Amino acid sequence: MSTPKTMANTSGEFGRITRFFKPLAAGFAGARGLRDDAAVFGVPEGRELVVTTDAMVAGVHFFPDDAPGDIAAKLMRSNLSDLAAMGAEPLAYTLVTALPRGLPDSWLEAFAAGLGADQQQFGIALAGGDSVSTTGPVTLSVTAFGLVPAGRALPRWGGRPGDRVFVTGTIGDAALGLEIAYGRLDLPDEEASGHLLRRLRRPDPRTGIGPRLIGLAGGALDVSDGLVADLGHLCEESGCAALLQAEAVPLSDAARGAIDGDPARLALAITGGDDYELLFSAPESARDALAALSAAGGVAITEIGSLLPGEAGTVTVLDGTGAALPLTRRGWDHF
Ligand SMILES: Nc1ncnc2c1ncn2[C@@H]1O[C@H](COP(=O)(O)OP(=O)(O)OP(=O)(O)O)[C@@H](O)[C@H]1O
Ligand SMILES: Cc1ncc(C[n+]2csc(CCOP(=O)(O)O)c2C)c(N)n1
Ligand SMILES: [Mg+2]
Ligand SMILES: [Mg+2]
Ligand SMILES: [Mg+2]
Repeated sequence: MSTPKTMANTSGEFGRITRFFKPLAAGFAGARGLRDDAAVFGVPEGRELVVTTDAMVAGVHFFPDDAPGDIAAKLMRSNLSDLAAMGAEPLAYTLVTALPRGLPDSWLEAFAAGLGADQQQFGIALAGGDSVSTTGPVTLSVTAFGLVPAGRALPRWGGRPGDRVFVTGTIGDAALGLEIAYGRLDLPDEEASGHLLRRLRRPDPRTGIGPRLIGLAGGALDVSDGLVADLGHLCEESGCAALLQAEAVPLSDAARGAIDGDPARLALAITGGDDYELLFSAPESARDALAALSAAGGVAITEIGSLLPGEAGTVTVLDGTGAALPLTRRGWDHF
């Protein structure tokens, strides 16, 4: 009787790994073809590894019926945004999927295709991961690895009183998009609505800007919880306070139209989160270099406030008249 050396890997857990994940790891030698117990890779001389993890849960971070390719993009891009916030260039990532047993292969196929597209776009490869079943909602996690020049990773605690505060891109699109997705906001302009939903589902991590902030930015992080909350995090770590000029916060045309002068909607835009823009402090002397970086990258970099001496973490938000903008919350908090 002959003993089969291997079972054909065409179905089940290992079939899925072979079909959907091995192709995503093919270009990265450290992944060892997803045939070993772990990935192995070195770090070039003079560079350091930056490691970040973020998880997403259906019903909490995305809607269960969102397109799998969009879910993949958000998962990947939220992690790429953290690499950018550290000044790191993407290298590789690991992936954990916890999926309900009944989820069809077609879902995973579209999810993997979304990951593949972003791998190409952002220059990152799959290094490994884990596949488990769950009795709960779809739960996903990526750990992303990036490289920075040794000793130069951008810290949250590099802000100094007197620094200016800058943000990339536009703020509030995703928060307003979420209002649309929940049916709490109905815009007559379909194109504007589409833009806000697209920014919710497929954020634009500033991977081109982040590494170029090394030497310019003091304190840096990315905006995931909300602009006000995340500025608070930068201030807490930097041991200072901040003034945020709400009318200076960069808004897309779609967001400006949706807000339409309503202070509650403006408050939502600056506290809603899911922006995945970079928020950083820099001395006034960095302004020209930042303008050049913005022009070269085709991404807005806008001055929105300043750091001040004061109780660590205190953020005062001013409206156009110089009055304090009333806020009921600063950002997302899971608990
Ligand atoms: N469960 C955990 N175990 C260990 N460290 C954690 C855990 N949760 C958060 N951290 C650490 O706490 C810090 C803040 O985490 P947080 O998740 O708020 O940052 P972020 O990923 O930039 O934000 P967001 O999750 O909103 O994208 C990070 O250094 C993170 O590594
Ligand atoms: C269905 C649905 N409901 C709510 C939200 C909003 N949301 C969820 S988690 C989070 C902060 C960042 O997450 P974390 O801190 O876990 O990285 C935000 C803004 C969403 N995107 N989808
Ligand atoms: Mg996190
Ligand atoms: Mg972050
Ligand atoms: Mg968080």
